[in-house]
Amino acid sequence: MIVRNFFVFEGIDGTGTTTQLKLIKERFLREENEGRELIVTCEPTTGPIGALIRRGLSGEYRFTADTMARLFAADRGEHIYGSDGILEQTKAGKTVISDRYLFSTLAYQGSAGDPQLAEQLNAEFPLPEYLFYFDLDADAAMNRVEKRNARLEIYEKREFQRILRNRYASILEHYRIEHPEMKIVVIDASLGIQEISEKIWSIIRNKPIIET
Ligand SMILES: Nc1ncnc2c1ncn2[C@@H]1O[C@H](COP(=O)(O)OP(=O)(O)O)[C@@H](O)[C@H]1O
Ligand SMILES: Cc1cn([C@H]2C[C@H](O)[C@@H](COP(=O)(O)OP(=O)(O)O)O2)c(=O)[nH]c1=O
Repeated sequence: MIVRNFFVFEGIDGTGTTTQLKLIKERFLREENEGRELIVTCEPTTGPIGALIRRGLSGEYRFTADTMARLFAADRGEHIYGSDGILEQTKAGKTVISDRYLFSTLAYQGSAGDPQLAEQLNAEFPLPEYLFYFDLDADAAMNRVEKRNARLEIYEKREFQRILRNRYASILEHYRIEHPEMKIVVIDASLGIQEISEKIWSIIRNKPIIET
């Protein structure tokens, strides 16, 4: 199932999804988009399961990769189906953009742990209307992460990010073939911040409102 007016940003760490989400939100507020309301959200969420995940990401709790996959799936269940969740918001006619979604579990936990478990845990979640995939060489992305972060999280390692980028490529290929109803937009994340923002905005702006 596709959730209309639901957009997802994905990519390895440091590709600029957080930066772009902020810019799109500002632009939405500035240019009042035909009365549409935008909700910007992220995974891990700011809820209690998300908070637990953050402690796993920092290395404070040493969960196995498969436990992380289960936690991300539980967090996602609340994010989609919970009160004030994504389905509720889109049904109310709002546009929702999430920084990361199930594709992150398929890529990260699918690489660090059991890929079949990651797939099973995420098989029933609905898909976004648009997936924006930020593509960038792992070394360039990690250079940005190292400049940004004082402390690196458990997945922020060069070799792992190289593996991740390859896994994302095969995940995208799978969805292109099996779920052509979800539109995939590949963003060249090596471009300038403003140039990328214009591209994303041009797609989001042209989206007609479709009642779900
Ligand atoms: N297109 C870009 N070109 C150069 N630097 C960028 C670009 N987009 C983001 N950055 C910088 O790279 C770092 C990581 O960006 P961020 O948006 O936090 O990435 P992500 O959320 O994907 O991990 C930040 O310091 C940000 O300012
Ligand atoms: C949603 C999700 C995120 N992650 C990872 C990706 C990131 O390394 C980390 C946090 O994501 P994020 O908040 O996007 O990172 P940043 O601090 O760079 O803005 O969680 C998973 O491993 N699996 C998932 O299902």
